[in-house]
Amino acid sequence: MRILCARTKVVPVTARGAARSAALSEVRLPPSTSAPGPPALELRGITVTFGGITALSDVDLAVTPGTVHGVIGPNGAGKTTLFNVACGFVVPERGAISRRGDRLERLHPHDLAGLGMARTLQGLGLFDRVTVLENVLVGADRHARTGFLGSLLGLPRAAREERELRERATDVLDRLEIGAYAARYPASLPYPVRKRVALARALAAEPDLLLLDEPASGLGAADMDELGDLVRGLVSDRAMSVMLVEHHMDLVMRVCDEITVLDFGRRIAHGTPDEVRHDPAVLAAYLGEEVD
Ligand SMILES: Nc1ncnc2c1ncn2[C@@H]1O[C@H](COP(=O)(O)OP(=O)(O)OP(=O)(O)O)[C@@H](O)[C@H]1O
Repeated sequence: MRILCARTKVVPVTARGAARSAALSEVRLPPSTSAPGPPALELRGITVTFGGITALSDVDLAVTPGTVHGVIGPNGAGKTTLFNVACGFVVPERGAISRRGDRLERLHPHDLAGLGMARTLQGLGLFDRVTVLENVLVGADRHARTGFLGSLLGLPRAAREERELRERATDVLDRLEIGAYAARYPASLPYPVRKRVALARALAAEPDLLLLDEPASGLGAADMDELGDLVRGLVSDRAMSVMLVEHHMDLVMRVCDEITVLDFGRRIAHGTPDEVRHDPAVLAAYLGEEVD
């Protein structure tokens, strides 16, 4: 877990200082600056049913700012449903969603960008008839303020914004080492590159909370390792928070600071990778499967 550095003033201890200690003990200290603050995303008491099936039952999850929070569980445990609640695709019957301490009464998928959130989905959702760069521009354009009419009329601000968006999209592609594919069409590219394009599109919106659904699916071991480094880099270099739903246990154990484990729609464990790995309830849920 990333600990923010507290700017603590160090006061040397002297005899006089010791004599003052009683009085000082009554002085209220400001709250520690090392506290991570309210969760980047908090899901509390989330319950979802589909017909007669309870997909989630009273599930809690809090993404600590500047950390990667993994969600794992056997097939049918409720991971995708929880992810869809976090994205606003599924409205829970009961429970509360908060972002940085602010309760969101109703979360719609189109609210995500405005809330500083972005997601990638299992299906990549790329537009095949436009280039990689244009796909990424779709993610970047939440910052554009001129609007459709301004672009249509060719207003100078629209041209400037367009240029800035292209620069940002190109920058993200370069950062993910896929700049060489900017002018290509997604369908012509290998799957791991398309996965990066989908990630680039999410990052182009400059979110501080990234929701990733099965980012490693379909990737080989080398690509998965690179993905792990990339996710850790986002958190450590850019102070981003990540919620990661993933089947690949080795990736989850390597990149996550905290893990929530679901089984049959319930949260059966939560903790660090080491805690979760040795949790008897988790071992029982994964009976017959490798946990690490
Ligand atoms: N739209 C739906 N309609 C009916 N039942 C659903 C729907 N979506 C999910 N379910 C059911 O809810 C439960 C949780 O499903 P969910 O897809 O969230 O689990 P999961 O952990 O993501 O599973 P997997 O690892 O297999 O993708 C399952 O019993 C599933 O059959």
